[in-house]
Amino acid sequence: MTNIAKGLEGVLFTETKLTFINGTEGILTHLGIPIQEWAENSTFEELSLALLDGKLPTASELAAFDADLRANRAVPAELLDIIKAYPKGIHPMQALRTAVSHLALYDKQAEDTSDTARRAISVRLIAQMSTLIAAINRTQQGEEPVAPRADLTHAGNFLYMLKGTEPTPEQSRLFDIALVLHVDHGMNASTFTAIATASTLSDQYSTAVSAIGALKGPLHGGANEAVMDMLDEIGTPDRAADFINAKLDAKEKVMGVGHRVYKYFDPRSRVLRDYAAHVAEKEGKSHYYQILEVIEKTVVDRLSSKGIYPNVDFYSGTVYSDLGIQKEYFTPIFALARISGWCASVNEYERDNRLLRPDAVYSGAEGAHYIQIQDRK
Ligand SMILES: CC(=O)SCCNC(=O)CCNC(=O)[C@H](O)C(C)(C)COP(=O)(O)OP(=O)(O)OC[C@H]1O[C@@H](n2cnc3c(N)ncnc32)[C@H](O)[C@@H]1OP(=O)(O)O
Ligand SMILES: O=C([O-])CC(=O)C(=O)O
Repeated sequence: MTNIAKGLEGVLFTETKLTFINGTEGILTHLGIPIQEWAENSTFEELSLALLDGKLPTASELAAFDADLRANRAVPAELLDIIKAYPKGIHPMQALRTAVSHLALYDKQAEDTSDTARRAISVRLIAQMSTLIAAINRTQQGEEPVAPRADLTHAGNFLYMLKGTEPTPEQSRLFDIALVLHVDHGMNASTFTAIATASTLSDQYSTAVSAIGALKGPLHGGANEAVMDMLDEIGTPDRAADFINAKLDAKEKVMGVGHRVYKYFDPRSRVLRDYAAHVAEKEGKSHYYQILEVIEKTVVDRLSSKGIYPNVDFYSGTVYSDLGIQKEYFTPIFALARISGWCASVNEYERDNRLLRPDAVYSGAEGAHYIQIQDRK
């Protein structure tokens, strides 16, 4: 009997120098450096460049990359008008997928798949994704988009464009750490999708659009919003244990827990939990955090024997929510960070490209013949 790797579990299809995950011990490194060290010391800009170049940047390389991002933040005014005309009430991930596709139409290099063009487009995609998301957020609420500012960090500028007011340094740094934690994660579904698209020698915008579509689903990036829906449904911490136990008894999945690779705590969820706890304590907004604490305990008690623990999507939403961001924007924010990982992984794969084309075991009919429609039962 042929073995089928359902969900491609454990299938090795390429080599990478970017990200390493040890799922049994809950270890994640980028360029060999633990995620906790990136979160503590680095920035979204630095980790993005480090992954694009495959090495820690020097101060001047980072300054040049940062300047390049800042200079590329604005998107064409015509595109903002198109975004304004999107129907109201749509999911922002739909809008983002469409807006990134629109963005390609204004990029003269969009069809150029050379290494140099891919790199230049990566910078523009990383810089402009945040402008698009903020513009979608504002226009969906009937407000004017806020133009980007070149004197703010990537994280600070996004919060500024979202709210129209400058965030505090602490808010910017907290958001920056959340971005760092989401930049890359090996061959997750959206990165794999981006690579599959790129492997046909399609263009960089098509890889980003495909990846956004893959990230959107609730089994992947969409889980952060689904966690918040669950918290809203639970309402108060005293209802959490019964709610989760009933869900598990009914064999339903709890959002924000479980992972294909981690069979222990996702290290990113530990960093986010500590920040969520800090913010909850400091600002007295402990409501969501308290519910999550009960869910985590209930899930770990019941499912740790199966290797099910909180993943990155479990606590991220409380952090965003404490920053005043609506839950529909949690997954777009994931894309805002992951665009760097998509670009870096695609560019790495493209240096030694081979068309991705797996196979399936055929289990359908054999020796059949066409039956005229009027003769079918
Ligand atoms: C950024 C990210 O993408 S992180 C992941 C975000 N996704 C979520 O949080 C959604 C909830 N989690 C899940 O659906 C899963 O854990 C996945 C899809 C992430 C990974 O799961 P897979 O490796 O495909 O495992 P699969 O879905 O086959 O589940 C294996 C077993 O664990 C159980 N299980 C897995 N996740 C969960 C969960 N969240 N809640 C309850 N049980 C779960 C399954 O019911 C199954 O049990 P069984 O063997 O008794 O039938
Ligand atoms: O690796 C995965 O399958 C999902 C994940 O945690 C991520 O993409 O960050």
